[in-house]
Amino acid sequence: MSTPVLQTKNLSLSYGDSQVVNDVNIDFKEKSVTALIGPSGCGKSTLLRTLNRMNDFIDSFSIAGDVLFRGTDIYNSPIDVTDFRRQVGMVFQKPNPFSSSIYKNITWGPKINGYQGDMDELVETSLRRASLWDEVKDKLNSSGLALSGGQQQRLCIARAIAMDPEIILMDEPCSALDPQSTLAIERLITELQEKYTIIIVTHNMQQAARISEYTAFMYNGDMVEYDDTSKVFSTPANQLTQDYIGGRFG
Ligand SMILES: Nc1ncnc2c1ncn2[C@@H]1O[C@H](COP(=O)(O)OP(=O)(O)OP(=O)(O)O)[C@@H](O)[C@H]1O
Repeated sequence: MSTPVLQTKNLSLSYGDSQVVNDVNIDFKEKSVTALIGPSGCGKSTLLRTLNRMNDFIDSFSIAGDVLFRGTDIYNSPIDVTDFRRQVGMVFQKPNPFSSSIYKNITWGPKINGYQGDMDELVETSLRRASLWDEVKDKLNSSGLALSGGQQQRLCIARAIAMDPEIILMDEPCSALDPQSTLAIERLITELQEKYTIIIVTHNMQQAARISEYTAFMYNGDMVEYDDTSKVFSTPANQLTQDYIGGRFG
């Protein structure tokens, strides 16, 4: 396994008195795709959102243990949270472009961050990396909301890429998309891992098997199994994993 870019150490997460993630230790490997799978409510999204401090916005949320980004504890050391979030981008379940032009969707974040480079170039590179350039290059001033669902999701990925992140977190990015758009996003994710570390929550086990190098199976807040995807899907070490993958519960 290659170098971990992000690690959790004895990480437990709670909302009020209710602990929903229990003592999770996981190393996310650089430039790879890791899938988080498990039944509804097992804590996948809570874990994912903790990795870029998104849960800071929830009053009842609390954390025990550590999250290390390149060895720096992102909760217990004085980091610049805005800059950290720039390095750990996020793509959500429902495509959520801003209600402005395709061009401005890409440039808004970099502008706020004081980006000094050529904006036209940044827009083109980001849209190319998100496999969207050819479809939108002649209508960059049209609204991002006028695109199809699959294109909107690729625009959101381009928006994340424009911030030059190291890690991209994806929370069920295909669940609102048709099969063809899903395929396009899956292909894109496979391409993106050459440059980015991707952590994706998915309910779709075939998708996890198709696109990820590593898979983490969670159940009731526990990290039951974490290994190479091929191993998890062919010879899982834990009976629970086997039952879940075999469709015996879900
Ligand atoms: N903002 C919140 N406040 C209180 N409890 C929450 C909050 N968000 C999630 N929970 C609870 O935490 C537990 C884990 O939820 P989480 O969304 O992380 O699970 P999940 O595995 O991502 O589920 P799903 O696959 O259905 O999205 C659940 O019991 C859920 O009800």
